[in-house]
Amino acid sequence: MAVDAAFTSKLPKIELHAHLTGSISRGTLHDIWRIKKDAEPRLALQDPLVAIPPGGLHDIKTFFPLFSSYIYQLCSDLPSIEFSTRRVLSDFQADGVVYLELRTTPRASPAHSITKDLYVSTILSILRSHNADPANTLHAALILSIDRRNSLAEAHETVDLALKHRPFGVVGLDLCGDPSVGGIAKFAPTFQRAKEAGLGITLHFAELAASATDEELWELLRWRPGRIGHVIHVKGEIKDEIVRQGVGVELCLSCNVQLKMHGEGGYEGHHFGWWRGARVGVALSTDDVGVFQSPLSEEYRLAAEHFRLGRDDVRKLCEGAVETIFGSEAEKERLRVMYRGWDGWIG
Ligand SMILES: CNc1ncnc2c1ncn2[C@@H]1O[C@H](COP(=O)(O)O)[C@@H](O)[C@H]1O
Repeated sequence: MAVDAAFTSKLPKIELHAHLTGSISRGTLHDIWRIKKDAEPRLALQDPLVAIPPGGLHDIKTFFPLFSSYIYQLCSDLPSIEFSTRRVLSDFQADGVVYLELRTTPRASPAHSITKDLYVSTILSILRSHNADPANTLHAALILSIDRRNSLAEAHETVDLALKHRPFGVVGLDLCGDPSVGGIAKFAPTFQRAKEAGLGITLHFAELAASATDEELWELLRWRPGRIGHVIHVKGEIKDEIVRQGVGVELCLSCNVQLKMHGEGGYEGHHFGWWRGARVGVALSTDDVGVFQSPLSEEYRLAAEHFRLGRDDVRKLCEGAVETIFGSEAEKERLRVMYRGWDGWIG
């Protein structure tokens, strides 16, 4: 039976690689912009519907600056952070996502009296009230990101925040940011501390050929991540080690294709084709659905179209992803039961 859009939108889905700020839709950003523009007509920021083109972004050089030079200017005060986080949750839920590990880089906004601690607790309180509503089928948890540009002291501060807020919904730590920024080895003690404290570890891995040096990739694997993201420019012996360690992979098809991160191979040439046959959990993910505009249901549909997946292949993918989540055993069991009991496989 076909894995079409009707099927993938009803499919209960697990999203494990979604950056909060990148997941804010153009429509939501536009709503925030409208309020600010009405209050301050001289506001020099472009309308998000213009700044982020309808077909997404196609150049990695303009992609990373979009956050610091544009989106952060719209979403740095408390009402915008709260409003956009609520919208991100409801967008994922409307797309049939049942479990979400959202990630974000703690960000202080002194102009709005927001500390990193307040930023994290604000987002967590929105996630908790979402999860507490029995009408919501989506459960969300938070991963804190360390940006490759951070200093070691900033990275340690992020681990401190993750540990402090763990009882309120932080489940892991991520390494993200522009992969052309080198020098990641300095973060080893930070991730070691997080690992020893029992936080889940996920790392952006081999995103660009230039960053996928043997030195960097072996270093990242020494940190014993539970999952790695993108996993594009990886040669045989490193793939073997990933499989040997049982590291889950978070694969973002549309992001990689739109930014041509794996060259010109398009969807057919995406490394999902290799990883789906490896003995590791694979979580199809959106990365930044606000920018790339391809929701998770569409990522499943695209994978099915380009790699000829049947409904049983999709079932195996989803069930494999369950085992790689950083959430509790109770959460895993909720998802296993959901997949066993879901009757949508048969139409
Ligand atoms: C190719 N895709 C990617 N690779 C690496 N890092 C990425 C990313 N997409 C997003 N980010 C990271 O997430 C931040 C925005 O969300 P938060 O403010 O943290 O919620 C970006 O500034 C970037 O550091």
